[in-house]
Amino acid sequence: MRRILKEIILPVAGNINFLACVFLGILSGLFSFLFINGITRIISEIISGKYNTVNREYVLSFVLIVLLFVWIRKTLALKIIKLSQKIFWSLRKQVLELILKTNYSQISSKKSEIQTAIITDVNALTEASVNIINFFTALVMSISCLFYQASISLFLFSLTVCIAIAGMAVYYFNAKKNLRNFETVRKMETVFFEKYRGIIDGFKEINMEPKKGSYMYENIKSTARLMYKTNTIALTGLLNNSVTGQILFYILISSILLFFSVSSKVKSSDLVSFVFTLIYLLGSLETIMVLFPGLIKARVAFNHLMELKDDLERELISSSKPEAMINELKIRDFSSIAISDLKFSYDGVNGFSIGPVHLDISKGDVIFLYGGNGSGKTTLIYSVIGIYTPTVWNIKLNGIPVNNDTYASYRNIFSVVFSDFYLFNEIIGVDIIDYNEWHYYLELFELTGKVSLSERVLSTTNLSTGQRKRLALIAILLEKKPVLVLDEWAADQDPYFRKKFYTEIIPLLKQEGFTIICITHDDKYYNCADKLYRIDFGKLTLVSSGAFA
Ligand SMILES: Nc1ncnc2c1ncn2[C@@H]1O[C@H](COP(=O)(O)OP(=O)(O)OP(=O)(O)O)[C@@H](O)[C@H]1O
Repeated sequence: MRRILKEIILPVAGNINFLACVFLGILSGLFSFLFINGITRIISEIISGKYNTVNREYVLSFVLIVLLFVWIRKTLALKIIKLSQKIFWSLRKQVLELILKTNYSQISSKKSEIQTAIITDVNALTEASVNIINFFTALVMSISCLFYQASISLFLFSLTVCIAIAGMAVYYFNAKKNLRNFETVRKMETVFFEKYRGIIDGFKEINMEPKKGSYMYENIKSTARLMYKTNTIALTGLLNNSVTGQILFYILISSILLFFSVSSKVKSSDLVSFVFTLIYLLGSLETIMVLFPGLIKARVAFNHLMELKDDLERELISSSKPEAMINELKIRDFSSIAISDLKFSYDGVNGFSIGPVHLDISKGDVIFLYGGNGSGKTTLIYSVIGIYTPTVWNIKLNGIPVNNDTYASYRNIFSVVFSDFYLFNEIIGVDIIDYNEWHYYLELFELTGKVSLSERVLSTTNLSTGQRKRLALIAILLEKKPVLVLDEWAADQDPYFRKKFYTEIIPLLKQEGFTIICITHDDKYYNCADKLYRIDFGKLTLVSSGAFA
């Protein structure tokens, strides 16, 4: 809990604000106690026959206590709402900021883990942060009740403390087992999200073949069943503890009334006050026990969130200020990239690897890369443009070596349409959109009348796959980055447009100063490249050079 307080609550709430919440929580507990104390006192006076006329002092005290109590609760509730919202969004923002800074391989292998963190862990931690304050309120109430009981009868007080310690011991010894169960449930939550994503992402396939849907459903049901079982065991464990505590207290209350009222020397009015306070004490202890599962879950969530943060942070791309020369590199300033001895391997004993790769890219080059399925084209391109961090690399941009600090900004010189591209519904990444250029490209890619731009928002992205790819290419052309990378871009184009792409559009883009790297299987157009490369089993070979030159 200390780490949750130190690393999550205090940085968001601020020390003073959090202390104010705790202080109000303590005051709230004290005022609840004062109210109960007032009631028990009057009951004792009624029993002993001392309360015969309306006591103005008592009435005023009650009004004051109730008014102050309402004010404190309201102020505290408002503060808690604000605090919980702050914590909730701050945690989500922290995860998102990390996602944006980390690398692709981390994200692609952790999609479900991140989704669980953003939904389940953030909720558990937000709930717990609020409950910590409620916990203090209940704790203060319990301590005040115990003090009051001590003032009535030390013997009965000691008996109560013994019972409370026994109850807490049962809780403590079972906490570890429950924690393990909650940890298992949390891990299965990630599996659940993975399967859930399978249903959403593969919905078209499921729609076509209901058997696939039934299989996925049964699969997800078995995970859900296991989660249900483990969660039920964990919660039942906690409930059993709570019931044990309750039973112990009921035994205590009954014993006081049935046995100690006869044997002890406590006055009957004090005995009533004691039992009455005991009932409230039981209420506060129950509140603490109800908060307990949430606090245990928060611990599990915290550990997972910290693990995820550590994992993502380990792979953080340098966030140091990019060197200006590289960061602001315009098309006209770009002259070359020289890559030598670049190697990359996927994790695992027999992980596929590429390299050592030697590749020279000069301004205006049109480079085509081909190779069989699984030969390593995408892996090579991802390593060259910095989506994957190569294991070994020696890259010079405009003759200047790229180092760890400039690596992130080195990636800035590339614009990419991936084979599994995502089309944003706005033109983003371009500070000022040149509308003349937009219309020119719209005409060139034969999309005039199909899509328009208002502010920077596209009128539609509901186009055919080939048209969507054309739009994705227009969007990156507007970015005006020196090197365009197109992964099987023409694969979804009809023969007419494919021809136009290779024989008209590429030369036009070359003239505009772009350097172009295409992964392609269109052997009919291999002659349109300045440099043609083949890749086999991760090894790159220059096949020919000089077509456009
Ligand atoms: N994320 C990954 N983790 C581990 N291995 C991978 C991963 N992605 C690809 N591979 C392996 O790397 C090899 C090369 O894959 P890559 O995607 O680079 O091939 P490709 O030439 O682009 O194939 P295609 O033409 O089918 O797109 C494959 O044999 C595959 O097994």
